[in-house]
Amino acid sequence: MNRKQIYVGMMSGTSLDGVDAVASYFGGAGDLEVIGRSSVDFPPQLRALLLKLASSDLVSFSDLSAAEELLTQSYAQCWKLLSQQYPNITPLALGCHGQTIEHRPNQGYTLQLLNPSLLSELTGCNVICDFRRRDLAAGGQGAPLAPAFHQSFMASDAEDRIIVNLGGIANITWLPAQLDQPSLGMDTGPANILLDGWCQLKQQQAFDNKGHWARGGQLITELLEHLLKDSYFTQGFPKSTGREKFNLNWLQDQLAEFSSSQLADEDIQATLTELTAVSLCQAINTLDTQGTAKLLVCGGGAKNRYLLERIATVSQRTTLTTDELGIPPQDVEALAFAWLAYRHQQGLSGNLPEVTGAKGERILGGYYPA
Ligand SMILES: Nc1ncnc2c1ncn2[C@@H]1O[C@H](COP(=O)(O)OP(=O)(O)OP(=O)(O)O)[C@@H](O)[C@H]1O
Ligand SMILES: CC(=O)N[C@H]1[C@@H]2OC[C@@H](O2)[C@@H](O)[C@@H]1O[C@H](C)C(=O)O
Repeated sequence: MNRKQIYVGMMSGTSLDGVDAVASYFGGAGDLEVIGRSSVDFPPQLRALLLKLASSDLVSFSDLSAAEELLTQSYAQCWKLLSQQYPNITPLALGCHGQTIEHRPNQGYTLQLLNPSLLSELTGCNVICDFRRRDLAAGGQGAPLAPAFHQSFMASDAEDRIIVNLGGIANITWLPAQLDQPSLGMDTGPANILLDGWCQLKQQQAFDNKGHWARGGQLITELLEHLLKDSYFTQGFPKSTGREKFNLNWLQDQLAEFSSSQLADEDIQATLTELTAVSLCQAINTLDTQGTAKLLVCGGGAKNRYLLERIATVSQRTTLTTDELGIPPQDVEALAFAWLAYRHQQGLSGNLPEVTGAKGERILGGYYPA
């Protein structure tokens, strides 16, 4: 194996749970070999700061810089764990997503927190980060970016596929078997953000393990219909969203508008699970009009068995996880950022203009040498 082609992707997403790292070797087109992975949970202080930053328009410089420093330390710790497990790895760069604290592409900005200079200093590695803003500068949404990676490594000329990422937010990539046709994609709405938020509020649990709690509830059809009236769900693509839109305040407002009477907590969880499945499947139907694609699920939501069952039932499509392709669901996003770092170093574009709406292909990210 050519050691020079190893990149480490590092991702911390909208769930605010922690950072994942994956080391991978990249050869030519479609050539990828995962070497290893590590994860670090965010310390409670960092999670609390990130939640505070995400829920307020008034941000103090001291909170912002404290969050950035703690976050950068978590990234460094995650790399340290990986390098202890695999001492022979010398990556060409760490491809780091950073932490999105505000994403408002239609107002011209997206903000990912990370101090790449400090990370270079702490790790002794080259760092590539700030992947989204070049796409945004070129008129795009700056998200989702993973579809370009999905297209390069997960498409097949034997079948139409849709990659479904169930993170805090859900996003999809349509990969037609006719490989000369463009791949398409978008954020479809909430995946785990509302499920986690409601579960934390009512059960004091960070997430609904395997969807057990939702499974025990009853779908409130009228509430589902009410939630689906949000204009995001019928908006055409390109589109992307985040925690600034779909959060507990959004849910509380919807519940207040819907009914003044008491609804059972587990019925609300069941309805939120259905909201994720139905909004996802509505978006899938706009891309896969024949209804023939195979769904391959990745992201932490792949562990929510009940959600996966609902997606399979509502979509009426074969629903598997990316394990089917030999790529563990929890590796996909970090791998995408390892690949984006590889693309940057090779002087190659990282975005799909058909997905983000950018004027053209662009080399994404900025380079911070060790
Ligand atoms: N055993 C489980 N049962 C149910 N859900 C789970 C389980 N394990 C993880 N999850 C869900 O997966 C989430 C984490 O997923 P992931 O790491 O893909 O999110 P992310 O990368 O932060 O999000 P995004 O893709 O939006 O940036 C958790 O917040 C939780 O909701
Ligand atoms: C702005 C931002 O951080 N967006 C994330 C988020 O998490 C899922 C979805 O919303 C997607 O748009 C994106 O992440 C993945 C990695 C992407 O860009 O493809």
